[in-house]
Amino acid sequence: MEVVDGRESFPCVEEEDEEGATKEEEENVASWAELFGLARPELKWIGLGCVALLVRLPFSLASPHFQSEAIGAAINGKGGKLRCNVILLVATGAVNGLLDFWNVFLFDFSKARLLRRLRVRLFSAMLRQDRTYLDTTTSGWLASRLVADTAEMGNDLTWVFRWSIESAVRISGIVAYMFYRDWRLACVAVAVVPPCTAANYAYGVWLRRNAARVQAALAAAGAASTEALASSRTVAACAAEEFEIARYAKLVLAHYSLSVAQAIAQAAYYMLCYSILVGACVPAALLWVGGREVAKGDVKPSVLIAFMLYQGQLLEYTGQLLNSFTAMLKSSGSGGEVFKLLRRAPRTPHANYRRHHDHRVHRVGLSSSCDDSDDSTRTPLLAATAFRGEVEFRNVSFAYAARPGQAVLRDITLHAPPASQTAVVGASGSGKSTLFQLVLAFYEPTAGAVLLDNAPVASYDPASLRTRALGIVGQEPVLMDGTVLDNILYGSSRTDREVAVAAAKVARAHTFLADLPDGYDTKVGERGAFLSGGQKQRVAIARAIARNPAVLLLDEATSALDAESRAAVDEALNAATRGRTTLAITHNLAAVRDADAIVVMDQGAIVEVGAHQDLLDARGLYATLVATDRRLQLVKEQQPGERPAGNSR
Ligand SMILES: Nc1ncnc2c1ncn2[C@@H]1O[C@H](COP(=O)(O)OP(=O)(O)OP(=O)(O)O)[C@@H](O)[C@H]1O
Repeated sequence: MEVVDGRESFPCVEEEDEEGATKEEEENVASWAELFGLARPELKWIGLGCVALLVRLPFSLASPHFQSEAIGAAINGKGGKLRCNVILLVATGAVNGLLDFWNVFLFDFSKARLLRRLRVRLFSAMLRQDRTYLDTTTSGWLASRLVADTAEMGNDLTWVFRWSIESAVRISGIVAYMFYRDWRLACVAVAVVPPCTAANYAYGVWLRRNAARVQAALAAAGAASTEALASSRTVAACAAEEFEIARYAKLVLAHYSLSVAQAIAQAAYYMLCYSILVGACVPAALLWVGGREVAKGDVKPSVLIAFMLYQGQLLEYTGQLLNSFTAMLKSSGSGGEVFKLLRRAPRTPHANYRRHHDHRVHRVGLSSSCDDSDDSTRTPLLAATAFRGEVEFRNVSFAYAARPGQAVLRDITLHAPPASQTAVVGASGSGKSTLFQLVLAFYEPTAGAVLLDNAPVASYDPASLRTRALGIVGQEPVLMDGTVLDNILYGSSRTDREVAVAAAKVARAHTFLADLPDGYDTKVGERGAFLSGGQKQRVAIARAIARNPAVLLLDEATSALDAESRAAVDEALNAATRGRTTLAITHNLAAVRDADAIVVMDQGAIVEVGAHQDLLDARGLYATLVATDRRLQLVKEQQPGERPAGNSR
C-alpha cells in the first residue's frame, strides 16, 4: 500500500440517471457573483482600462462620421470641407490607435493576473483537501481542472473583460448618434436587438450546460491518459497499450461529440443572429426606409451613408456584447468544478478538530464567534517544536470512507512510550499500514482517539506534526524529480546543503547512500525512475531520519533491499532509532526479536502484544507465524542443496 502518496483510481465520472445528472450539473455551474468576485483584486486595472476606453470613445466613434461627411462634401464638390474631414479622420484615427494600446493591454493584463491567481488558489485548494477526497479523485482529473478548465475560463473571461464594457460603451455612443441624426432610421437600426437578445440568451443557457459537460469529458480523458502515462512501464509490461488507447479514444470521442454539438449550435446561432438578422435584415431595412426618405428629400444622403457605416459598427459591437454574455454563461459552466473545489472545505482531521472544539467553546459561551470563515477566532492548532514521542491508540476503530461498511481497525488500544521500539506484524490486509495513516492524521478514527504526547494528533499543526514529530518511510517510497539532496530536504525548512549533509551524516545515512553515482547530486527522475527500488528506499530513509523526528514510522522500510545493503541500512536505522520512538511494520520476523513490544494484528484487531519470548511461550498467532517462517526458511536453505542432487540424477 502506498503511504504518503496513496491514491486509488476510482472513476471520477459518476453514472447517474438523467434527473440526478441534471441536478448535479446545476450545482456545478459558478454563480455570477463568484465570477465577478474572482476579478475583485483586478478591479483597479479593469477600471484604468475603462478610463482608457471612455477617453477613446469619441475618437473611435468619429471615423464613420468624418467618412460620411467627406463623401457628402465630394458629392457636393466642396474641396475644403473634404480636406478638412480627411485630416480629422486621420487625426482621430491616430489618437484612437494610441489609446487602443492601453485598452487592449490593461484588459489582457487583468486577465493574466486573474488566471495566475486562480491557478495558484485552485492548486492550493486541491493539495489541502482531505485524504478521502484525494483517494477518490484521480490526479489526471484534478490536473485537467487545473489546466483545461482555468484556460477555458481565461479565454471566456477575456471576451467578457475586453468586449463587454467596450461594446456597451460603443453601442451607447452609436445609438445616441443615430437618434441625434434621425430617430426613425435609428428605430429601424435597433429593432433587431430584442430578437437577437432572446436568441443569445437561449444559446447562452444551452452553452453553459454543454460547457460543463465538455470540461467533464475532457477531465475524464485527462484522468485516463495521466494514469496510463504515469504507469507506462506497467502498461508496457502488461502489453496493455491497445487497451489504454481504446479507452482514451472512447473518452475523447465523448468530448468530440459534445464539441460537435457545440459547433452545430454555434453555427445555427451565428447564421440566425449575425448573417440573417443583423447582417442582411438591418442594412436592407435601413436602405429601404432611408432610400425612400432620401428620394423624398426628407433625409440628406450623407446621413444615410453615416447610418450605413455606423450600422456596420453597430453589428460588430452588438455581436461582441452578445458574445460576452454567452462567454460569461459558458465560463460559469466550464468553471463550475473549479469553483466547487474552491468552495469545498477540506474535511481533514485537523479541520474537524477545530470545528468540533470551536463548537464546544461556543456552547459554553467562551467565544463570541464560531464563524468558520473568521480564522482569527478559531481554536489554534498546537505548533510544538519538541516532542517526547509517546504514541497512544485508545479504543480506535476505523473504516475508509470509500468502503464505509468495512471496519479496517477494530477497538485498537496500543501504547508506545517515548524511545520505545514497537514492531507490528500480521497478515497482509490486517490493517497495519492503516495504523500509520491515523498517526499521521491523514484520516480520522470512526471511534476512539490517536494521541501523541497525550494530545490528539489532529490538535497539532499538520506541518509541525509531520516534519518535527513524525518521520515515515513507506512501502513504496515516492521520490520527487530532482537530486537526492532535493529529496532529503523536501518539505524541510532547512535549505542549506551543509546542514542537510551534516544531518544525514549524524544519522549515518551517508554510509548507505555511498553507492549513488553522483552522491547527493544524483538525479532521481520522476517518482525516482532513475534509481533502483533499494536505492529509492534508502533515500526515503535518509529523508525521514535527516529531519530528526521524535517518532519514526517504518512500513516495511527495508523490504526492497538485498541482504548486504539491508545490513548497512539496519545498522544506520539502529543508530537512528536509538532514543526515538519507533513503530516498524515488517514481514521479516527475524528482525523483530529485539523490539520492546511486538504487536500482532489479525483482521483489523490486535490479537497479541508482548516481547518475543513471551509471545512464543503463549503459543498464539505469533508463535504460528514464527513457526511458518522457520519452515519456509528451512525449505529455502534446503533448495540450493537439492538442486545439484536433482541435476546429477
Ligand atoms: N484508501 C483506502 N480506501 C479503502 N480501503 C483501503 C484503503 N487503503 C487500504 N484499504 C483497505 O484496508 C485494509 C487494510 O489495509 P492496510 O494497508 O492497512 O493493510 P496492511 O496490513 O498494511 O497490509 P500489507 O501488509 O499488505 O501492507 C485492506 O483491506 C485494504 O484493502
